[in-house]
Amino acid sequence: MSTNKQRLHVAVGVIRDGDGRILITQRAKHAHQGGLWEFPGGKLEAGEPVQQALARELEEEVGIQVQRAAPLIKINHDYGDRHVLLDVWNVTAFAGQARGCEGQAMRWIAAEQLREFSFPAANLPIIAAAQLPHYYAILEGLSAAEALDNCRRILATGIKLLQFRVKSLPSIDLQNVFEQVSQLCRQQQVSLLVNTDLPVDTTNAQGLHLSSRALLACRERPNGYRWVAASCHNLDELRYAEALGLDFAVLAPVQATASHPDAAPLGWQTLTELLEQINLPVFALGGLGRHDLDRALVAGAQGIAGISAFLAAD
Ligand SMILES: Nc1nc2c([nH]c(=O)n2[C@H]2C[C@H](O)[C@@H](COP(=O)(O)OP(=O)(O)OP(=O)(O)O)O2)c(=O)[nH]1
Ligand SMILES: [Mg+2]
Repeated sequence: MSTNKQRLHVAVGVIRDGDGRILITQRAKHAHQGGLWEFPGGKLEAGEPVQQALARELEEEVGIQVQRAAPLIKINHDYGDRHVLLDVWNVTAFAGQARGCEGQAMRWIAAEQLREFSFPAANLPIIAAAQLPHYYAILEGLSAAEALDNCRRILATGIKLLQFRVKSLPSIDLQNVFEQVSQLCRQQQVSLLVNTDLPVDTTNAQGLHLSSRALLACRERPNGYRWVAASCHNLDELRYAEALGLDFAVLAPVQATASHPDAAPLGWQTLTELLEQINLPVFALGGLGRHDLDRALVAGAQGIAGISAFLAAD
């Protein structure tokens, strides 16, 4: 009976080399999900802590010794014949030279190439998480000059993912400011998402960011964008974003924030409980700064989203 099926806990490593390339290996033909590409890893032994299992599996399968790892995402997936909990870690430092210790094919590839390979169905959100950075900046500003100044300050901190949400500009300025922001982003290889509340022509944007209202009004994932994300405040909205096949969500407010003084903060514990129930990369938003990243990763988030948090390096 599928309801009595035991959930297999699997430790999985997204291993990156010094150039940011990611290691993928091919599953043996006759294994479960055989022939597909995967991130190396395997089942926890009875009573084994997940980080210990990660280190053991990566040594056994690709001959490396893990030196630094941080949580990336957890995926609960029911294959019908087997229910897995993929506990995925970013491995950013290791010793040894990776090799296919079990005779399996192995490739080091750029994150953008991940979509060119066939992975098991459970891996879709892992691939999005591996391609996304840990910080998502939200651009606001009360005038055209302030918005452009904020944009330059944010990009100077090294941000690679930006949402255009300059709500208070007269529409005559809005398109012009958007074009300038879009050009700055292109020059610095920053992915730009446009908030759907703004009446701008999104031809030059890599992505759309749906407000929670726009999310619930959607019947399918909007076409033609590299990234589609949504603002969420509760489990129903997160589940809906996942069901539509969006790439990621932002969940707010995690802490008390001056910009939304009336909203009750969720807190880290509730954030963790919500994230355990969905398979989607989620940025934590609200009263947070860059220094909260480690805490957010441990809580199960992709990273931190913010407005003022990224106006200067902290
Ligand atoms: N390692 C890994 N497993 C994945 C990925 N995606 C995915 O659905 N899985 C599934 C396939 C398997 O059902 C399960 C991993 O179990 P496994 O059979 O590889 O475990 P293992 O390495 O301990 O292998 P073994 O000792 O049983 O031969 O998780 C992935 O990216 N990496
Ligand atoms: Mg394995």
